Amino acid sequence: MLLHTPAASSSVPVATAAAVSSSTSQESCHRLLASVSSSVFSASPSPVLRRFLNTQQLSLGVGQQHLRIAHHPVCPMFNLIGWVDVGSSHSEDIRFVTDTEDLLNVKATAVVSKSALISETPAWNSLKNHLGHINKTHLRDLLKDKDRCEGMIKEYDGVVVDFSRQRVTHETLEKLLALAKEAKLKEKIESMFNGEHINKTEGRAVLHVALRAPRYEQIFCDGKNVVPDVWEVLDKIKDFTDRVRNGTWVGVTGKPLTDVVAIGIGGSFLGPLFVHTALQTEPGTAKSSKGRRLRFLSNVDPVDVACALNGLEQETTLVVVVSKTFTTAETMLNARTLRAWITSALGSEAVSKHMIAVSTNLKLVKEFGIDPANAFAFWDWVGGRYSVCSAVGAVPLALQYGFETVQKFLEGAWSIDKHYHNAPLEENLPVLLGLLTVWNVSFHGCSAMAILPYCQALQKLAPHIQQVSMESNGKGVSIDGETLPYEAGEIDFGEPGTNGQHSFYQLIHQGRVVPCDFIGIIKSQQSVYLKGEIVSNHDELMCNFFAQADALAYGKTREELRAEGVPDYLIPHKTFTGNRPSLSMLLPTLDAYTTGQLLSIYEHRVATMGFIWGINSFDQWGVELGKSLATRVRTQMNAARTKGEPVQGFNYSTTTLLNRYLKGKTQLLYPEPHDVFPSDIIPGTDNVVYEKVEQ
Ligand SMILES: O=P(O)(O)OC[C@H]1O[C@](O)(CO)[C@@H](O)[C@@H]1O
Repeated sequence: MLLHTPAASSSVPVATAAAVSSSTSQESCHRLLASVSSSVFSASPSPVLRRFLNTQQLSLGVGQQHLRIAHHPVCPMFNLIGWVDVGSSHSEDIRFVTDTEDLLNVKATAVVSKSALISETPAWNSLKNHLGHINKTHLRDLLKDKDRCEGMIKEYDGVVVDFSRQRVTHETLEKLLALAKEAKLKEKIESMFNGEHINKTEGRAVLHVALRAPRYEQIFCDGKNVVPDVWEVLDKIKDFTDRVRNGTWVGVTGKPLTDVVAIGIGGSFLGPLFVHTALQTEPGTAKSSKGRRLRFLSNVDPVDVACALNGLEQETTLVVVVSKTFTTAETMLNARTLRAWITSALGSEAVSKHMIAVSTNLKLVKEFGIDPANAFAFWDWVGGRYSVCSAVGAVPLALQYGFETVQKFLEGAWSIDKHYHNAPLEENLPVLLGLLTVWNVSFHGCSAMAILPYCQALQKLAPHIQQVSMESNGKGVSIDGETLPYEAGEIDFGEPGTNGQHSFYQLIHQGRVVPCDFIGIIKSQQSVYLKGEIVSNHDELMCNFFAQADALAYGKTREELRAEGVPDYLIPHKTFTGNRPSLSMLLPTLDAYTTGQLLSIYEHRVATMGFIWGINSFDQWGVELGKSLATRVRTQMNAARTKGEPVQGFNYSTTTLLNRYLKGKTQLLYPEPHDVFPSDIIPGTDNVVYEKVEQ
């Protein structure tokens, strides 16, 4: 192995190549990098250089996934290079590029050949070959095998998961577990819990699990235990929300703040809405929220503003602006709108009492006019869609239900976090669910998954999981940037049973194959039994929960229909192939704790799928594209109105529609301003003189 120091004067690669065979052990890689690092940086690097190395290296070229920058004993001197994780890669060429003009330009690049895509591994191929065998089976027969079914009903901390209606045998499960091993699933889970920067494109750790860790736990991110920071914010939330709830914190006119409008979109909205909807009908939490109202304002559509404010008074309303970045266009416009709504009635001094914020960007919170003392922080290692357990959810939920409820919710999530971290893969609920989904999507070609809670209070589960799953795993490239040769991600949708049954279930029974998650609750939040009925109302609901899964699995054969006396002409229409996969999940009840469990199960299932597919589940570049295009339209709209500039730079279709829209606006007659808006704030809705805005 040849190594050069960075003292050479050339700005081209000066250094060296070290060939490492695919069989190289991690240990020898450690040795390799230890010698690399100590040879290259024989003197202690300056703090600036160290910071540079700790941050910038992550964003270097292809194969970077193998260079872990971590506080690792291999290089205690510099704390800069962890180890090359050889995995299934083939060879490495460790090369140092230097520009002596400026030490900051030193780049240590590990040019590592790309790791094999998971689809190129023996475990994947073995599953592919196995598919032919599974395609010859039918769930009708598989469900006859009691041993098989027994091994496919798993329980952890009161949550029962039955996946015997998946198109799998014990052999399939073994092969899926071998795939998990090949994908280094266990190691990836460990990296997540260790605070490594597994969100590589953004150079961030993924540590939403730290949000629900008990006070005594230690979870490190960049060498720092983050749990005390989490609890500092939680303590602040408890203190603030207790004061609002007990009337110590009042509005400017001295009235208690009984109503809350939480402004936010995407992850700053869907998670809190899901939890709020799950808890509002639970007797304990319903009691603790008596006399209080929690509304969400997400859409920038003014109709949503009208709905959120309907029946509220400024004097008794607290507005929580929730935005990780504090730059999201929709949220900030809604925040400005509600600031105007508050100040128009109460004066500008009311903002400090009636508006608070949740964000990672406290600078912008202050610039907006909200006192940073009334802001609740979180951190860049919390992804937006994984943020419901941070102040994003904790603040509005604690205001509505009290802090104890939030704590129960966090405890439930943590229970599953521990299980995900520690349980063997074959017993690990989120891992099993993730593997089964990979099986359905990538091998059976299913493109959608239905989330079907037999519980009205879980009506917002599917919209939340839709974001968690589709924003996380809706990717077409591997973490190395390689186009995936297999399908990843799926369309998630859902609706509580039995409403869904009377809507889209027809397609699931006889049309496309859509794997279903049936979620049932043993004890209803609101039991009703009518004398004379053979079952309670909740039983009636749950009868459907049990029946639907079997209907999908068994179907109905021609022979069965004939035996039932169905006329011949109807038989093709009433024949059901069956053999449609589903899984059933049973929770003891739906309260703050089990809601936390459910959340964590889905979050980790999604992470598992991403880890197997070899994608980065924690960035969302697609969403960013839409945002930048909307900015262009906004600029043009303003210029067209205020300077009479023609709409330009768009295709024929967009230009035509945009012109039609602008023309239509000027021709429309508006009625009197809506009741909800004071006329001096939003006069005549759209019928205003627009100001020039430079962007
Ligand atoms: O919390 P913010 O910064 O306002 O972002 C809201 C949402 O926007 C997104 O970036 C895209 O929808 C989500 O990931 C995020 O949850």
